[in-house]
Amino acid sequence: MSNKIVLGDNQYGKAEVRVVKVTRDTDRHQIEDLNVTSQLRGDFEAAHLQGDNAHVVATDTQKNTIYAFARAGVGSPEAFLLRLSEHFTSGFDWVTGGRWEAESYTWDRIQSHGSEHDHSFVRNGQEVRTAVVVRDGNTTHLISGLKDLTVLKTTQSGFVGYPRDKYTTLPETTDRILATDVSARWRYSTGLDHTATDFNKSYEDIKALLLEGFTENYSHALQQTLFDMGKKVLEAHGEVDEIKFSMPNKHHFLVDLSPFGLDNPNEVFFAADRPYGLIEATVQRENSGTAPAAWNGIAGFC
Ligand SMILES: O=c1[nH]c(=O)c2[nH]c(=O)[nH]c2[nH]1
Repeated sequence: MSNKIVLGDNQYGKAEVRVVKVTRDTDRHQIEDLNVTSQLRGDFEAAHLQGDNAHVVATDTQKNTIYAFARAGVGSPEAFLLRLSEHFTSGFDWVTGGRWEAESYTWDRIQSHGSEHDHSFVRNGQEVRTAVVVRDGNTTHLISGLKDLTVLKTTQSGFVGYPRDKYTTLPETTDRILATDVSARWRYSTGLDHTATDFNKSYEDIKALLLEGFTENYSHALQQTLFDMGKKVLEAHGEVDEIKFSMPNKHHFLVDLSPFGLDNPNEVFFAADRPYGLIEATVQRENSGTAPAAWNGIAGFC
């Protein structure tokens, strides 16, 4: 064993740059609202070992670059992150890669007097859209996603046939509420040319497929529904190699109303917030690579 202490993996940058871009070339304004993180990887040894900052593109500069790039429009979180990754890796020799991440928040136009307002918006609380670009030399990985997409179905879900031991008390049911907050991340095939990709359309399409996948079949378990959802996305989108899910099983327990002389035919539930089942899985194409480097740093998925 050597006693020499050396620098291992490292990256740095500005985290959570909140940027709101208003496009106001007509009276009908548009709004793009993002939370962007930029992290550079490359040769930063001198900074860590000798205090020599000659290679350290300041995190403040990274933040300013995000704002400056937003001036020309965001377009989509994915396209914006790809532009940032290209800028930093082509602009500084020693920056060989990095990780750029965004959350984006949707604003809907306020309906006012029966029509959509030109410049007043209401935050759409449905879900948060996510994107990650990981670049290593000439390899660029792109992962899109969403989180906090809360869905529930009031029937067509059950849970039976599981093993019973001395600790098992859960009654079997063929009719229960199924509810979850969908977190999903899908990885585009590495090496695709994305110059013509309409990421906003792709996002809306994949979100719709996820929602359809949740509704379509009788659910024997959240695990099966998860797989149904992922399969639909991969079948319809050949450019997506794999999709990962993390979904809490938000239990709804039937309340015993018999002390009050009432029946309860699956109508009144106690919505428990914890503990919750936590169901996680990857749905992927058989024999396709899984690109672990792309997923590094994305917490909460398996
Ligand atoms: O859909 C479910 N999957 C499980 O793994 C599980 N376990 C449990 O207690 N209830 C459920 N429901």
